[in-house]
Amino acid sequence: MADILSEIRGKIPKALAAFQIPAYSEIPEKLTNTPLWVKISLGTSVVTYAYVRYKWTAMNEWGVPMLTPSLLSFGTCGHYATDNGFNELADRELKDKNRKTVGYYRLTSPVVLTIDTELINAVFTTHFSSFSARQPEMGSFGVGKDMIHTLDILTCPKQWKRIRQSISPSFSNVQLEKMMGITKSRLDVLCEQIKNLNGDKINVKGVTGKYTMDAFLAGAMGIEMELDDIRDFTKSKEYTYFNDIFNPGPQVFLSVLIPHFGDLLDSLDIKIYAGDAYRWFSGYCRSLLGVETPETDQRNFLSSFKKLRISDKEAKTATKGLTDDEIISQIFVLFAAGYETTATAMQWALYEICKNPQLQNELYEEVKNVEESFDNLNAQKLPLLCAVINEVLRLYAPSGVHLRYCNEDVVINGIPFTKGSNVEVPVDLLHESEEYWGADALEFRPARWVENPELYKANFFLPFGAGPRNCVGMRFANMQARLGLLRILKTFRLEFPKDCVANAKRTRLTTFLIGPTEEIMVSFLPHEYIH
Ligand code: HEM
Repeated sequence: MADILSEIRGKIPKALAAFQIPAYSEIPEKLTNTPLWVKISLGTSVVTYAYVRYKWTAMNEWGVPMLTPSLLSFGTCGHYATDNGFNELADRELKDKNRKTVGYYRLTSPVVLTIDTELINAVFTTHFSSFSARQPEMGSFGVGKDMIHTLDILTCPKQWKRIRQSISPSFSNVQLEKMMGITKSRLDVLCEQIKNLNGDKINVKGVTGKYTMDAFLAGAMGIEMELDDIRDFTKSKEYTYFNDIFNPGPQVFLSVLIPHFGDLLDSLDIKIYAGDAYRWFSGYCRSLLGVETPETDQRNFLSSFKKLRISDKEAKTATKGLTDDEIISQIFVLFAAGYETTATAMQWALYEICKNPQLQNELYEEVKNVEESFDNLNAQKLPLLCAVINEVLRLYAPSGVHLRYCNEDVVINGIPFTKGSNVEVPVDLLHESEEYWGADALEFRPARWVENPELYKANFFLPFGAGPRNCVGMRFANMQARLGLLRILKTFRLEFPKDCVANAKRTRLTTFLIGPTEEIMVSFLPHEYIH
């Protein structure tokens, strides 16, 4: 006991350790007469303060440079609450100070922020079993208990592995090729709707968003978005529901700040945001689960997941298979993770192409005679198109931070990570580092991928994350983006409207997704009318 006390004392700041409890007679009368509730509050505050200060010594011996935590910013949490806050922190503390790693406290949890590729590789891949989750258990964050099994938030390694192994085959080449048929037919509809605009300008995210959402809903669930006019996309219920879920407001942070708050909400069946979206989505999935589907049904994800159905009891020991609740959660996360990310990447690709007429001409020459078959959607057949997509994923990475949560004490590259600590990778900084990318790191230059076809394998290019828990939808996203851009560029010439100053910049939102600083408006002019 004495050892423990002296060890704790050693870690408590000097001023606090020197504090002596005064004799009762020395306490001023005013204080002894204070109401009990004030004494309890004061006492609790002092103990909490001492506890927090103690927790803030956890990384003292880790050998990484540290940020000084403060009570006002909950350790160092301010950057989570402001747009671009995370990037500003990374720039200030890593780039400007010319270092690759720094430590700070998220409330009282240790965080190592790093762009050190050796450390990233060790944490994400070599020591995956010690870092197999992204965050501690937080339930569904208050969106609704049907969503507690989504692959991205699962913390139990066994359940994650079973689900990941079960759904991965749905992203095989054979399955993706099957799904391409549906995607192509939704592209037919999309291009007709764009033609109906007669060259009028449109927000480009409205086009790419409509495409990725429609193709996903049709391919995965058999829902076809019915829109007469593509401009109505942002008024559609599917779009509105998605936005409700992804712009939850500050209440979502309650699950992050209060341990087990999310679990509590789920067990009481309380939803703190996007209730309508939740009911629509889970109601639709549940109804589809109850319907027999023929073998030929092409609703790919749902029908292949249904073939893997197991009971809750079987799930306790099985290494493959999905319970009904898990199926619903997976369809939800595939929709959520797949729609916005791919639409965002395509939006920036069209923006950069439109900005550079020479690039657009070269791309048109490349794509105009390429058939839309699965075998053609690769860098051998479409080198420049694939290069543009890679360059977009580098400079406009749809997901801005990679997270890992440590589930057991482990020493990696000399850092003694403790259970409950975290690793965060600021993707924009990693993708813009001159050390990794050269002096033209900030320049949008697709040619770098053509000059070096192996570059996409570099451990400093991580748009889809890294290791066994990387993006399960990577190949699906590439298929959708390549096919979508191939069709759009074959069919239309893109131009900015005359009244539009093309000066949009990337801004990183608090959700870690990116948005443009201003709407990107584009006119789509059919080649058949130009030539
Ligand atoms: C350009 C498009 C996309 C980008 C940039 C992207 C990026 C990412 C990233 C960075 C992660 C975290 C990886 C990590 O922590 O190491 C992730 C996870 C995930 N993504 Fe994607 N993604 C994209 C498209 C998709 C699509 C189309 C789907 C599904 C249809 C999808 C489904 C998922 C899922 C389910 C996870 C969680 C995986 C797990 O925890 O095992 N993503 N994605």
